[in-house]
Amino acid sequence: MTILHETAEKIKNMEIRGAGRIARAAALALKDEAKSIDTDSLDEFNAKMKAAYKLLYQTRPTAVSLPNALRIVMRYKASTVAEARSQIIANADAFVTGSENAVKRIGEIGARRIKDDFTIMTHCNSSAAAQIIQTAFKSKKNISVIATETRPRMQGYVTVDVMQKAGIPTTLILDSAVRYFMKKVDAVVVGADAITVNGNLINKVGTSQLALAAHEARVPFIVAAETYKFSPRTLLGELVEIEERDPSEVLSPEMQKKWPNLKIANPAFDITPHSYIDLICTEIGAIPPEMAYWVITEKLGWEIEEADENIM
Ligand SMILES: O=P(O)(O)OC[C@H]1O[C@H](OP(=O)(O)O)[C@H](O)[C@@H]1O
Repeated sequence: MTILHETAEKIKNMEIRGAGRIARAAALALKDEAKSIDTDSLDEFNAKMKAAYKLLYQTRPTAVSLPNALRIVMRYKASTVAEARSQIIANADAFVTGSENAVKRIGEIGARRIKDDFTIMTHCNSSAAAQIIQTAFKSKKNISVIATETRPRMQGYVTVDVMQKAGIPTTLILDSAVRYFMKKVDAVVVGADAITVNGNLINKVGTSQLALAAHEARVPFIVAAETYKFSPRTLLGELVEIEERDPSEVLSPEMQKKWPNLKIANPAFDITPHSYIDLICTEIGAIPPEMAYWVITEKLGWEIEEADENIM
């Protein structure tokens, strides 16, 4: 199996997961494909690159980091295969480095909002959100974390593992215990799979319940998101597709047999309205959700026509 197909498979089955990681893996898969296409025909090269783009694009529908990364890597203009190849390689490397640096910068910016003795609630596993927490802890702030399990894939265990290895006091809770614990919380910090043009957040299912409970308890709700998590397609009035995953993640096939008429719904993400978000920490600064339009058009530099083309 080629690296391209292996990466596509791993993204689909969530062996590679987390919006940022998916984006970096996809960029590197395109780079590898560009290196391994053996032809002198630019048309053939372009066609094969387009096929690779499509394969990766179709793996998971919600995290906009994936199409954004693919599009950034595929922004090349060349008259020979060698030129095209080297531009794709340079684009992919620049994307990966930029993306890793963005997470570090988000950590520094977000950590300023975390004060000594804060208890921070987080959901699922976000490397950007974890970076904020770890940066605050490294700067000698006495903090603790409340991490949700995040059924059905239990990404909360990944968060717990990261926090335990860093020596950060952590409590693991049931997803359904979020509101019960909110009164002990000083800030909620979560990641992002996509941010729409009107500043709404798409993140792991359950995130909107944290936001609702935080809003009720007057607890600041902070989102950690690299700018390539903002969705250009939403400029065109498109809605972000919410991934519906296999029912067997919720109930085992054996149990399903017991109730043949039972319906099982398994949306992987939900939508948090911008009015519940205090701040989005990006690598270009801590911004209000209302700045999403600016990020898409000015920072990411998407023309509306380009966003249109991006819809396949
Ligand atoms: O890019 P980073 O901050 O690591 O993660 C961002 C988000 O990606 C994850 O999705 P999944 O677990 O792949 O479905 C979570 O929803 C997480 O908040």
